[in-house]
Amino acid sequence: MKIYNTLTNQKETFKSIEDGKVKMYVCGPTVYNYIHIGNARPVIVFDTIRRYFEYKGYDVTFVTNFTDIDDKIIKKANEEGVDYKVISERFIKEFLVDSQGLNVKAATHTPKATEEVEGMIQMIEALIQKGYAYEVNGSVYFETKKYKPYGKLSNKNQDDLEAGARIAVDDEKRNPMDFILWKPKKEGEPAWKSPWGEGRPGWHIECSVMSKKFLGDTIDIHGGGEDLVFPHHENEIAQSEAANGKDFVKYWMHNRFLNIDNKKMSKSQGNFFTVRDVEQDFSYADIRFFMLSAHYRSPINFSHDLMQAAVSGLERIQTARSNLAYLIECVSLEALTETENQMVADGKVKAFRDKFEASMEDDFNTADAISAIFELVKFANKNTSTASSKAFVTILLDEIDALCGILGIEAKRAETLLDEEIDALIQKRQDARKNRDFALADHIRDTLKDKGILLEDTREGVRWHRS
Ligand SMILES: Nc1ncnc2c1ncn2[C@@H]1O[C@H](COP(=O)(O)OP(=O)(O)OP(=O)(O)O)[C@@H](O)[C@H]1O
Ligand SMILES: [Zn+2]
Repeated sequence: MKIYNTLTNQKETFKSIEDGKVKMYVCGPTVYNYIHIGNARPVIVFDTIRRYFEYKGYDVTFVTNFTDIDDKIIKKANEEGVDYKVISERFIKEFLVDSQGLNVKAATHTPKATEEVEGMIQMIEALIQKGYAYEVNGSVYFETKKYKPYGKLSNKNQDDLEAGARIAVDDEKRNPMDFILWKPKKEGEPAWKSPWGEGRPGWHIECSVMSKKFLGDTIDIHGGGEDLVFPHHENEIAQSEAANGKDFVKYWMHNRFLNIDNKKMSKSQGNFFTVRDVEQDFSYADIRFFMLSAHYRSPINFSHDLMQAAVSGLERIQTARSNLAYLIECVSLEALTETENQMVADGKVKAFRDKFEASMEDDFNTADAISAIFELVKFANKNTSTASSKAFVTILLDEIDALCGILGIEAKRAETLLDEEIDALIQKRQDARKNRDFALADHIRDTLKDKGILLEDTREGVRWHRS
């Protein structure tokens, strides 16, 4: 399997640190808003990469964090006159609703920065003790000059960086490129006790610490969007390698941007659509399909027309699938015919999976993997009829489901339910729960999920939405 490694700027053959195991860390969202469709790209891409490793038999430990303390969260909390935790908890929940809808598998661990402050203090202490960090007036900075390989991920040279950076007259930093590890408390802001007084950690130290805690000093894969290469990931490397004395990450993977009018979709630029907005017009399944129809290292443009094209593509697969499911019900022949047998023996069916795998093994080229599914669909349409055998149609249907399943694509068209039918089923589930018939309650929830209806239990009752 080949992976493009940002650290070496080339595709490399993947070899896991431990046989059969993959340790992955993906930088998670800062939770102060709904995620936009650009933020959904790394979420979907790295979930798909994880799924492919699992398909290949690897045991994957997947960690993604929540940055639940940050200036933007505090700002939003102040605007609403609530505690910062009200904001972070609200948007963690909303993030999980979107992830579930996008068919993203639950991570093995989802640490929150505010619950890991102790570990951050310990790593900062170790960095000071080893001479990589210094304290000034309650702030602690990492001294980039002390870590010689600084710049190795982003191919930046320390001298060029210094020349480009300015240092303010009143700045406490020794060098312009030094970055903050610990910030002193500001009036009215949440703070934690530390050896340097009350304060809170900087953003970069969070990931170094959470990755170490759940995955150890050296991990296989660290992922995120391309904007995180510098400074975030460069700083993570400096912190982790300086503190632990070991290589931090074997393969650095970065998705390119999702653009709108050829500009990065971004919260701060205001040129964004939330996943929740887009899901109103399309569906979560359409969004996932759209995202995977491009290779993660190609920029992707977002527009209504391009989304519509993705919808048509997904429909093509879903229609073929439901035709096959229908055929299985009505064909009379059970066993493979001679021609079908020959096609299977000649590897005509397997060829699509081979192409699919070859594409995925070439740096997770989901665009080509989806082409392989389209070719399989075309083959199925061409080679099946009411004269086919049940066995042959089943092989093709299972193959479509299997390949779509690896990518987390919804091959099965969700049957639409009327709002009243959904409400009635939800009521039935509530009654079942009241009667402590949890098996029935779960069954109803699963039935609704199969039909594309996701439930969310809130204090105000059950909310539902279509996936
Ligand atoms: N347009 C985009 N395309 C692909 N990935 C993106 C895009 N925007 C952000 N990301 C990724 O989403 C994750 C969360 O990013 P972040 O919260 O900084 O979003 P943002 O919209 O860039 O916010 P801001 O504009 O306020 O910096 C990161 O992995 C980031 O690289
Ligand atoms: Zn990070």
